[in-house]
Amino acid sequence: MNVALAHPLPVPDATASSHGTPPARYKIVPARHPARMLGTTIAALVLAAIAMSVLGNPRWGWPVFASWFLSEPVIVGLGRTLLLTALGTLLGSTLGLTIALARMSGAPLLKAVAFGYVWLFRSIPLIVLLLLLNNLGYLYATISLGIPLTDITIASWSTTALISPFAAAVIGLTLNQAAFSSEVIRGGILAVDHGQREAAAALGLPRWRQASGIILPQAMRSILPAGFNDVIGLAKGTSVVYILALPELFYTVQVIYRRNLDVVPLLMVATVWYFVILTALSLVQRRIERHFARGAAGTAARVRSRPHSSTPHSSTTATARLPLPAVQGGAVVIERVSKSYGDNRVLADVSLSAAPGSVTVIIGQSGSGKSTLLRTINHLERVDEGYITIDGGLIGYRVQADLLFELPEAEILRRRTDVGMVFQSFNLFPHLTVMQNVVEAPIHARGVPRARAEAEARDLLARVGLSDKIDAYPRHLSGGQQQRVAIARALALRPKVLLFDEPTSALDPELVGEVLDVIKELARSGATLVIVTHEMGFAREIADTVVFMDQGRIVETGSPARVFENPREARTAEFLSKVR
Ligand SMILES: Nc1ncnc2c1ncn2[C@@H]1O[C@H](COP(=O)(O)OP(=O)(O)OP(=O)(O)O)[C@@H](O)[C@H]1O
Repeated sequence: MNVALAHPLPVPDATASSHGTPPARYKIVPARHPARMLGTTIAALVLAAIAMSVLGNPRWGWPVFASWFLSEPVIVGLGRTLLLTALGTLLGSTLGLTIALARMSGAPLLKAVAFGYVWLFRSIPLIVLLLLLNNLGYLYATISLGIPLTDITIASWSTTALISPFAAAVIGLTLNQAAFSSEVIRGGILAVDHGQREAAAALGLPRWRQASGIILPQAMRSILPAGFNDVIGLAKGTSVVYILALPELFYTVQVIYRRNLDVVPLLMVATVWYFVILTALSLVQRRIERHFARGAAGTAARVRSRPHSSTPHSSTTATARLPLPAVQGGAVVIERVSKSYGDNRVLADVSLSAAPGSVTVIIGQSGSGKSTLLRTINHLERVDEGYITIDGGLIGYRVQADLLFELPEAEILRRRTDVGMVFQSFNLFPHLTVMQNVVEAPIHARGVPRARAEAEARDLLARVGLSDKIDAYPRHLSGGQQQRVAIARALALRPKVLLFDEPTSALDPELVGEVLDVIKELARSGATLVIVTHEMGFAREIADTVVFMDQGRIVETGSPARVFENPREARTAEFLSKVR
């Protein structure tokens, strides 16, 4: 197709170039924006007018302002404002976090109490709360510590002596701040993708580490903007405590201007100090936000080349170059397992076993229960009936007589480290580098020293062809590379069994091969693999046993040659005819 240029470029002067002059070069002149220029001029004029009026009008009283700005009473008042802001922020956020966690807990009474707290303290105006606390001595002459419903008292204090105006201010600001910050924190936690929780749980990370290392750092990105709004509100809101006659910044300037009647200059003293506080808080916010933005969209890639000594250079599409380390696979036995979601019976009396080092591939149409079955193996899903063992040991239960007692969460997490899991959507931790993703579970779930965990991780990453991506964040990798990191992360725990939940479904077709190659390599390494996949060619090539599921039941199992060539069941034949 020929496209005519509206303004054809002049042909460089042939005579000029024949005389050795360089071909025509064009200087780029940026487009003019008359409206922008007009707006800028108006804004500059308005700012100049404001500055002239503020500096030129003697009634602003700038000399008086200057004489009080750094005076001792103002600085003492400022110190009190800062102290109240710091204590209100610290205690309020700590209490807010506790309330947010209580509100998201599984305990109905805890949830109700947390909900009631937020409802109550968001409803009460801060000024009323402060006055109530200041008058607590009228309601309760003493505050006692003892055993409820008995006469036993351990200690007792006079309320007025215990709750000074300063204490009332700190308690009031904390209670108020906690009610608002708990909702901000809860919102941030809920914003973290569910897959992150699943991946952390599948790696067997202890609960405290799941919260502090995986969930909260990601939640902080949503918490910080709204949280800092609350802190800024608190810094300004401390001026409310003037009703307790507590000489913070605002009360102090009030006391001074009532004496000397220089109202405006002294109000300006307080205003400028609030400007300073808020500017400092905004700068702190920017720094903290930048810290928690690691690995997020818009952050620069931090990929340093760090070749591994025993690894050939790997390209972005490289597959495993070295054999994966030999693994001692475990035996999986699934015995009469059933599971329902409400009325939906997702697994119905499923029994299956996988020998150590074998590769079992589960196929079936969407919704047939494949993923649910896979997730019951590492107890990510609880079963309603039946049980599952790995090398004869139960993961989620302990047996006593004919009863299975569900184990405490910490014990389940510990046992889960025997089973690695690779998810369809990778579920890498986005705020951690590739190296940090891989060493997270060995260090925090298995207690491996960091240096050893890092050496092993480097080796594993080399074997999946990713030596040069050790310092990259997941966002800066292709889907295939992310999935190979996820495989290395699962392998780092040296699990007896590896579960793959549609490991290539989220990948572009050209990236599928590099992931399948690593899984094939794994199949030769002695690990026991259980794979849910829609890749029939891959299933046929890699599987020792193919399992076909339909409506929560295993319809048939057998070698790939038998199931794919001579399916015994009509349902299997029908499914295969559709996917071939
Ligand atoms: N958390 C859940 N709550 C309620 N129902 C669920 C839940 N998880 C799965 N299900 C239901 O269980 C059934 C089986 O789902 P499952 O994900 O195991 O199927 P699948 O065979 O793996 O499907 P696909 O190939 O599409 O992933 C579906 O009907 C699904 O809607």
